[in-house]
Amino acid sequence: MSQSLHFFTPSSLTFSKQSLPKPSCNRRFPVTTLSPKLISIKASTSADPNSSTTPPQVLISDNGTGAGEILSSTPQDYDTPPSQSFLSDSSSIDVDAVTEVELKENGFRSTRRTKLVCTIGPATCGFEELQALAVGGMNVARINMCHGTREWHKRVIERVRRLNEEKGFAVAIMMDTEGSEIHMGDLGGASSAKAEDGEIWTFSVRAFDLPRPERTINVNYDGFAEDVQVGDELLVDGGMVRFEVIEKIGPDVKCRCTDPGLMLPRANLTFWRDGSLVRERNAMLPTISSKVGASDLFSVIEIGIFFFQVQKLPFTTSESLPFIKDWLDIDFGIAEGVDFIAISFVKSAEVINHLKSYIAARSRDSDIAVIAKIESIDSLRNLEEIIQASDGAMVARGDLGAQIPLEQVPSAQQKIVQICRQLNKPVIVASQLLESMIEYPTPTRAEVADVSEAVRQRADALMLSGESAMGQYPDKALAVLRSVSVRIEKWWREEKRYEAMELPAVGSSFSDSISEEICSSAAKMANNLGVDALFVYTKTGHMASLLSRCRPDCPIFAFTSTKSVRRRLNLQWGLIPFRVSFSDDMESNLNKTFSLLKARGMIKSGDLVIAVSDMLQSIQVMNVP
Ligand SMILES: Nc1ncnc2c1ncn2[C@@H]1O[C@H](COP(=O)(O)OP(=O)(O)O)[C@@H](O)[C@H]1O
Ligand SMILES: C=C(OP(=O)(O)O)C(=O)O
Ligand SMILES: [K+]
Ligand SMILES: [Mg+2]
Repeated sequence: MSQSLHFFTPSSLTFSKQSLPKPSCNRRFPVTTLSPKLISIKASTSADPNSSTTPPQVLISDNGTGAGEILSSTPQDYDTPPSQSFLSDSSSIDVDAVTEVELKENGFRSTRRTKLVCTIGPATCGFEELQALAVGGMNVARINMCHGTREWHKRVIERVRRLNEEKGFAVAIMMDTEGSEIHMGDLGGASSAKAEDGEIWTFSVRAFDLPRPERTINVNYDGFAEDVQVGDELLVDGGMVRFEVIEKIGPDVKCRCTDPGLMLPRANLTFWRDGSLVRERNAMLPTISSKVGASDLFSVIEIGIFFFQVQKLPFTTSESLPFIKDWLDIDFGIAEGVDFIAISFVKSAEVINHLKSYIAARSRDSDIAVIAKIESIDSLRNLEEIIQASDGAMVARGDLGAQIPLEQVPSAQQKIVQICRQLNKPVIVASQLLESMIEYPTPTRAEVADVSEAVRQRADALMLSGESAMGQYPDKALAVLRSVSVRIEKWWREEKRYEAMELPAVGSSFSDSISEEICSSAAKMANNLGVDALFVYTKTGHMASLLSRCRPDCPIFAFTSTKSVRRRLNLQWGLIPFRVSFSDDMESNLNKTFSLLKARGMIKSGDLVIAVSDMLQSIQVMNVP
């Protein structure tokens, strides 16, 4: 079968040099005046592309940016049940409601390219709070299985689903596993424990009866008392609180506090000797943790049988051992149909490969993406193979900063972001981006600089942790990420400050090579011609990710026919994912999307577009008719 690269402008869609619009910001529509609170304006609910273009209702919000902006619009009232337009019929198009208004009001160039992930916790688990985050630009909701029960997380997932169904959002769900490194117990229900300078605390592997004895901390790792030595430094949460080990008495380790502070439940523990992280038996801890309750026994046996029969794995203590608490959480994630599973403390590609085959065997359409969290010193040694095996990576700076000297974290971040882009995997920069906003309504200047640097590195996504999970200002923190992202992206685009990155070939077949060449040429043409948007028609999302990888100046409208692919694309830089049914006939796809988008006011005649597709490998340049 021959594959050819088509460059054609259909006669109906030809353009002359003069008809090319000059790229400029905010040139398409006037910016609407803002209201400080959420209001909805009623209008026609028709999504019929041929109906007269009644303006759809809008949800207007000043969400703390000061500048204010229209944030969301759907063809339905936010307070009414879902209208026909959100049902996936062949004559409709699903688009992120927030993006729709952004496009309408501020034009293509103003859309945010950097994606935003919010950790959901007690501060944001309610439907209203989740909706506020979605309106504020949350692309992915992360649930952290370190905290809360499966029932708690299930309710969050249900609410996000309901939000998507009823309000037209496409928020994806990322489940983050607990992982197996050493950490403290849950403090018997207390929200924190304060250690003062010079106090003697006991860290013990014994389980205590409640109430927890004073100045006692339970440790989750049985080998802890044997591994530490008198004189070692014990760091809680990467150094937020420090202790010196002064005595070992059986399972109890007595420590003197040298740096006082607040210890949070399940805080991570590391110990250091002569200035180096101690890698004793804890280095052998499986990546996937093994804490499990008696009620889970049946599932445990089932998981064991899977790995014994399908993987033919011996039951050893190597990190391939698939036990147990994390696997039960993974089963939960698969059953709930989450979009991403993030694996904590990945040490090698092996565990990622096992998880991927486990998912493939257990979930029917196997479209859960696996994200490797780079947070252990071992993962830095195997970076390329881990990222290659994964569907994406997270720079988990919280724990990473406890495993390598803090001053090495920025260069590690830069390297991880770069490798991910080269290997065409989305990358999330996580932890402490706006840490002070857990307590305060404005970030520090240093935090803004840190966020800017991640945006400048062109990471796919930024993540909030405590700021959105349990902070006092989750919406404001999200607004800061949003406004800093948009501002820095614009600045770098206008000043062309970014260095072009060498992008090696990633595919293995000739057809893959064609797709890569098409995407890099299309992105280059888009920049040179100053087009308004790139359109990509993609079944699996691969072609969209290849375009995203090129980080073009204009936004990328990614059209896909399944909701799950659309949600997954929501993590990737610059992609505006739409769900629409399409055929193999590009001309009819283009005509259909043009009329649907025109009817919704998201494009207009004369807009210049470059379209590519993974059905027919071609590049088409055209003005919207
Ligand atoms: N599901 C939850 N239930 C209760 N508290 C949570 C939950 N998720 C997150 N948190 C709180 O938010 C903080 C920050 O979240 P995160 O960074 O994900 O976890 P960690 O601090 O354990 O790395 C946690 O330390 C915890 O106090
Ligand atoms: C994101 C991280 O992981 P977690 O919050 O699960 O510890 C981190 O360590 O930075
Ligand atoms: K975790
Ligand atoms: Mg971590």
